[in-house]
Amino acid sequence: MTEDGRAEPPRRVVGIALLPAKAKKHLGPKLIETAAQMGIDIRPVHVGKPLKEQGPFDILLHKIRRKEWEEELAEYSKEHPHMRIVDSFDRIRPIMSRFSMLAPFDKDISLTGPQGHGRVRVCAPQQISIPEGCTREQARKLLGEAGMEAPLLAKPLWADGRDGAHGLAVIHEVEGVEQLVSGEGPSGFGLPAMLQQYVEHGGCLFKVFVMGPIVVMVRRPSLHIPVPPEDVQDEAGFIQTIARISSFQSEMAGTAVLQGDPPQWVVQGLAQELRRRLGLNLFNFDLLQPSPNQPGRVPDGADYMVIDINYFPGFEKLPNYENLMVEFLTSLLQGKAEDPRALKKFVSFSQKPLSRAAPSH
Ligand SMILES: Nc1ncnc2c1ncn2[C@@H]1O[C@H](COP(=O)(O)OP(=O)(O)OP(=O)(O)O)[C@@H](O)[C@H]1O
Ligand SMILES: O=P(O)(O)O[C@H]1[C@H](OP(=O)(O)O)[C@@H](OP(=O)(O)O)[C@@H](O)[C@@H](O)[C@@H]1OP(=O)(O)O
Ligand SMILES: [Mg+2]
Repeated sequence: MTEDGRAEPPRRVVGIALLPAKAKKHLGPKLIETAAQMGIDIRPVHVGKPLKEQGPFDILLHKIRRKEWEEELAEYSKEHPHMRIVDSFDRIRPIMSRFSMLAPFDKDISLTGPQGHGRVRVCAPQQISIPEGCTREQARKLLGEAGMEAPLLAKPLWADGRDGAHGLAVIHEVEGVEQLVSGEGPSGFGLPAMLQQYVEHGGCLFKVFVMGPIVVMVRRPSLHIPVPPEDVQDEAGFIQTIARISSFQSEMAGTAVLQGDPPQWVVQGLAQELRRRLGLNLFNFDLLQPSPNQPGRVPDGADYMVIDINYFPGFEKLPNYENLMVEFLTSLLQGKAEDPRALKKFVSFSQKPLSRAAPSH
């Protein structure tokens, strides 16, 4: 009973299944307390312990890619049809591979500004897949067919949190692709990989975090060629492996050209459209504005480009993230997060510089 004699609203239970290292960062006491004040019990889910001993849950959030876990969850969900799983495995799976991650851009996204003023086109960079066992000749052929030119970026095919999933290599000349396939590149970077067209953008990118109807944009330092020596991890021939620059929070790379933030209607419209095309609630994407005059690298008429999408990223790095997460959970519980076009909140900021020791990968 409340003090004035009304019945307390029922408490709701939200299970969150994350790998231990991520759970430690994400499920801190402040999140648990903030949620509890709103009548939500956040329960960390331990994979390996039967779900029936941990539930029941109203909502289950998860970022664990293991076949046995997926099967157990599917089984449990049949017995508990009221439980809402956010997000569905079928929608998350394409994001875990860089081959399919940018598929929402198979058709460019066109956005129109308020009152019909302004129009922008958002595209993804051109990329090709280099499978394991690819020969030098095959690699050259693929590259020629795609019409891509150096510099190129090599990224691991799998973006599913496994060791090495955040590796990045700059290939300065096309000969570097032959080195990569024949294992003559820097150690620790191999196949299968994606080769993506490098797009000059002034060394600054915008990370846009989406939590259902809540959108938060953060400015981050980004890769800029020539890469400053302190960001090069290793090099061999025409290939350099690079430290995870965007994790240096807002310490702007020395070479970064300060540019204006994209207008709110662009970021907001893009977040909503991606939410719709991806069918996901919890993700972020990296947005950049290509510098002028790079015809071979940027699709005609592209005003902005999305280079990467991550599922359930490091939301805990956002200031006030506990309140944002609880607001998101509340909107889910109230059934108000359903319409992908609905926007509840838009926040944009530059984070205070953190030390270069920050990256955890
Ligand atoms: N096509 C591109 N053109 C220019 N720079 C790029 C491109 N793709 C990636 N980068 C740079 O490389 C960085 C890492 O690439 P990407 O975001 O794909 O990897 P990631 O492992 O998901 O990293 P993070 O988790 O930091 O987003 C980006 O933050 C950006 O600075
Ligand atoms: O939190 P985790 O350790 O899982 O790492 C996540 C990482 O956070 P970190 O920067 O704190 O490492 C995220 O970075 P931001 O985009 O939010 O900056 C993003 O890259 C996720 O994709 C990573 O998850 P993974 O893909 O590796 O599972
Ligand atoms: Mg990224």
